[in-house]
Amino acid sequence: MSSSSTEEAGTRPDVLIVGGGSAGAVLAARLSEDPQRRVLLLEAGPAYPPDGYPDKVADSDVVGGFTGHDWGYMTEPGVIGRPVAAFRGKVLGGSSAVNGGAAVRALPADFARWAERGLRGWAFDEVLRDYRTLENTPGGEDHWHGRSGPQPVRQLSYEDLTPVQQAFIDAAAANGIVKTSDLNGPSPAGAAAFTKNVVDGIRVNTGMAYLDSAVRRRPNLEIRGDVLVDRVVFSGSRATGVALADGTTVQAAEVVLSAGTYGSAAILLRSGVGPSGDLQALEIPVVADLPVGRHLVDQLFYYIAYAARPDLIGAVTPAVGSIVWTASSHTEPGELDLHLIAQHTFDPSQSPTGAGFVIAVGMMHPSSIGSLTLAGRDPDLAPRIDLNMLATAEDRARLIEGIRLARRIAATSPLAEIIDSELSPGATATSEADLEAAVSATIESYGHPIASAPMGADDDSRAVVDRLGNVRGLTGLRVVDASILPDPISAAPNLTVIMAAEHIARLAYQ
Ligand SMILES: Cc1cc2nc3c(=O)[nH]c(=O)nc-3n(C[C@H](O)[C@H](O)[C@H](O)COP(=O)(O)OP(=O)(O)OC[C@H]3O[C@@H](n4cnc5c(N)ncnc54)[C@H](O)[C@@H]3O)c2cc1C
Repeated sequence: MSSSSTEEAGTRPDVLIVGGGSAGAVLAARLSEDPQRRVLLLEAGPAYPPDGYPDKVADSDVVGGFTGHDWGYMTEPGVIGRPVAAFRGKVLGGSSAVNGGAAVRALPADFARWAERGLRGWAFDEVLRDYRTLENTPGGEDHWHGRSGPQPVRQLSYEDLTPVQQAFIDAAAANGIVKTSDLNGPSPAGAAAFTKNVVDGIRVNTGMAYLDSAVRRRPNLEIRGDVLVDRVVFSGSRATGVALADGTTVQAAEVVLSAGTYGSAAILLRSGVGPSGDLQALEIPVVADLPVGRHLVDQLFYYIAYAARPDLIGAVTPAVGSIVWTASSHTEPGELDLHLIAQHTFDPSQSPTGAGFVIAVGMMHPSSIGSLTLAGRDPDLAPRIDLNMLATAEDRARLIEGIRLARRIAATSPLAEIIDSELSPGATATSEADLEAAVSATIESYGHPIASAPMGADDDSRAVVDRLGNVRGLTGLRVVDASILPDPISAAPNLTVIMAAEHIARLAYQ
């Protein structure tokens, strides 16, 4: 979409980034700060100008496939026996342009778990500066927050919330859950108004925040939209560029895959980087035998739907505004594995009262591990995504604990007064077996898949990349996006993906 200066001038980019999402947009902006480095960003979706995103993409209350910029992936039926939507943004800004806009960091305990795997350099104290670098926010303590980063992060106040969201916080407090005021501060656990990357109703995606007009004018940065990358091209074990779906090749000194958890893994596999048996079955020459796609994991999302009293429900925006962030009885010390979110993402025509809302129960630390494999070599074919949701008894138990807590809050004043009745799973679903069946029937992906190409130490057999995203055993090829996060975190991942791109840009390129 923008000019193609590097190829017209016959100059090979120093770094070719595939995918302009949460991570890719950050890298393109940071790596092109050095005017000597030529950076080319290829994005499969449209590359709208920073102030030219369609309303459905800019509006923070329109999410996932409703934005009209989604890859359209569905999962394999798996344990639950039915496919679910696996939303991914297909636009400059990637999934940060279609997501819920919650902007919350991972916790120190999450990074400690990564360190237990032998991963160095990613302790909370080592990445806090990167979280601060990305952020501009007016609130909170200076030690914890960044004031001048590209990404706006705003803490909603109680007054910003809908009556349902306010009542949800108050009912949680009546159940002994502490009220907290800064989800990215030192005491994030409890009931709070959300922290979001939303300003005046606009979801500020990374294509807006990092690739603003000034950055896009840099002569050493070229951004091309509507370009589908097929695979990486190698000379021996060195990456030398990428082949596009239209059959042309683009050379580069270094290739960085930032095509997301599904996209980067699929490109690696088509390139011959993956489990050798799988590749041979598709007659793809093996470049590196690595466990790409073998440790895919996504967080779980279950909706409890309520019919509401039409005279009491009041305003329904922001759609996502308050959260209880807490720990189940199964979690590790310091981790917060349950999200309970009062949301107005409910079609009121489904309610007998004409009004309703949901409490979404998110389970953040699943032990069920899925997989991503190729259905074939064609880059237009969707990968096979098996999230393997609810495969373990522990995952089902944690989720059901979250549902029971949400119900206790819903039964407590002042939220109880707004509720007419529970529609789904319904008041009669009380036993473990009832709830297991209900969860299995309507569980959804939280939209947070990670770990299809995890980081790890040299002796970690799960690891596809090292701590700076270099693909093991190869040169000139990095992966930097959600696929390298090695283990689930207690928060939604967008800020942590942006932080990871900042972290690797600082340590590998400055
Ligand atoms: C519906 C939904 C709601 C979510 N809500 C939240 C939330 O509220 N808070 C939060 O923190 N996180 C949320 N997330 C998760 C978060 O947005 C993602 O974890 C994060 O954006 C992932 O960043 P990424 O850089 O790995 O991938 P992406 O941002 O998805 O970027 C990948 C980019 O690569 C492009 N691409 C892929 N394949 C190719 C190819 N072959 N050739 C060229 N380009 C390609 C894609 O089009 C895309 O632009 C949500 C996600 C979804 C889908």
